[in-house]
Amino acid sequence: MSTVTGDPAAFYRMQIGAWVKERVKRTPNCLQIPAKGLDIFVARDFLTARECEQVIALIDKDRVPSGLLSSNGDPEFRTSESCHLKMSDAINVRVQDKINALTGIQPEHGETIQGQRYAPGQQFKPHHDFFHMNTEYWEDMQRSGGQRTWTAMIFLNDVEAGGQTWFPEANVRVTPRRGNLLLWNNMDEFGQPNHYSLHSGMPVEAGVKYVITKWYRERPWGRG
Ligand SMILES: O=C(O)CCC(=O)C(=O)O
Ligand SMILES: [Fe+2]
Repeated sequence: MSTVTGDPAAFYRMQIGAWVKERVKRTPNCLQIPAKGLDIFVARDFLTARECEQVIALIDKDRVPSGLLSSNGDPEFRTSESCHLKMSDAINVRVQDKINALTGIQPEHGETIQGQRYAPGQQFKPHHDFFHMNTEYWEDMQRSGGQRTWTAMIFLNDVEAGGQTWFPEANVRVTPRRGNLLLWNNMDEFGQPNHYSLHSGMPVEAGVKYVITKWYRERPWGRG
């Protein structure tokens, strides 16, 4: 593939990929995880135990069965529960501000944080966080801020068994540890969807798993 600089959207995605990567590399406590074809980092103890507990309590208050942008006919594809964490709760604002400060991405490009809970047996099968073009939802996503670039995800608790986040193409498997943040770029160096970013939340085998995710868009989120 050749580098496209005449397409402003692709240029932004290329730039934000390189820029965030350089920023996070210089951040203490952030480690780049060796991975095939994927820029992925872990920040250990990103949240305190108390912050994790507070967010877990809010997820438990509002959780409902997780949705999918488009059904692929597999009822087992995403079996967790989710919720949009409300910005009327101070802890959510605090956590979101911390993530924005880490990535340095314009805060208005970020979707608000989502909470997720997996009970034993629940999972999120291999998927991409970037949007697939030529889908029914693509037009809507274009209107709400366009393509997703970086994903930040925080493990809010240790899981007794299972529940790893697995990137089968990049050959990375991350065990949930309370307070640890994972950050990866869903775009490649050309600003195009990166298929090495394929990942899954593996089935929880024992215990419960709580995470929050934050996705960044190529344009301000929620507007045209
Ligand atoms: O729970 C996980 O480990 C992965 C979650 C995920 O991929 C997502 O929410 O998009
Ligand atoms: Fe995902």
